[in-house]
Amino acid sequence: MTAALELDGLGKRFGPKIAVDHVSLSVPPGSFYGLVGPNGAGKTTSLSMAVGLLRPDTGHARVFGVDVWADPIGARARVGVLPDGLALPERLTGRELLTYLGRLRGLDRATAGARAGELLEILELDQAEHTLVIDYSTGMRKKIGLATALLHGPRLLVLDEPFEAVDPVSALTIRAMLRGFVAGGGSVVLSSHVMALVEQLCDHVAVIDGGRVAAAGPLDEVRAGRSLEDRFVELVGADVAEVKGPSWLAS
Ligand SMILES: Nc1ncnc2c1ncn2[C@@H]1O[C@H](COP(=O)(O)OP(=O)(O)OP(=O)(O)O)[C@@H](O)[C@H]1O
Repeated sequence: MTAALELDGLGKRFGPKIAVDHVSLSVPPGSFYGLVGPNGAGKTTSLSMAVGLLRPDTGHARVFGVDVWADPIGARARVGVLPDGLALPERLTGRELLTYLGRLRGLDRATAGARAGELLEILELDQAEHTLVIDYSTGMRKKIGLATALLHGPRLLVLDEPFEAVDPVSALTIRAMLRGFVAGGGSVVLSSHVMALVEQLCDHVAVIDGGRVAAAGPLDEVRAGRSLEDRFVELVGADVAEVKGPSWLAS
């Protein structure tokens, strides 16, 4: 079966820094795939290359078999992306942004308007639909970014930290929406630092450390009978027992 997302030897160097070192992953269709790793591990760089936002030095990325760099239009039609630090047109209202992007993605005016209204309501942004995006809070920007990823009805979602800065009620809504998407045959790849959330939502997980895949596969295989947090700490070799605060703090 063709993978929803296939990363094949992806590599990226920034000057002397090797950010991603031949990362290969296969995301089965219909799976909910979590990407975890310490700060600076290479998650954002890998996801950016996976969806065609950053050109890799080595390797390939394929969305349902379509090479992201050989056929960017074909690949992008199949994937919805929530990138890290998404740059949005700030001088549009939330509703204008969604209808504009919907039209850019080939939806007719009526469909773009209807989908924009539905997404604004589901994501509890309807009260702010006439507010300029520049005036949105961090969490609201995350939610409108998620809405832009969903607009064209892709079969794969690639979401970089979708729950960061999102309030608990909105997080529940987004979780339910993503679960429904996967239950309906969609595939999700998301990065997160919240192990409990990854354990609850995801059926597959990859641990990235130092630009490499430390472990990847079905959640239970990677956890190996432990909590994901314990396994994560073990895999990345952190010695949390030895961690001390600065000597001058609260002394
Ligand atoms: N544009 C850039 N120029 C130089 N170095 C970069 C650039 N982007 C990323 N890096 C470096 O590449 C490494 C991987 O960064 P990346 O953002 O992919 O990590 P991450 O796993 O997403 O981290 P976090 O969990 O903190 O978001 C880091 O060492 C980072 O400093």
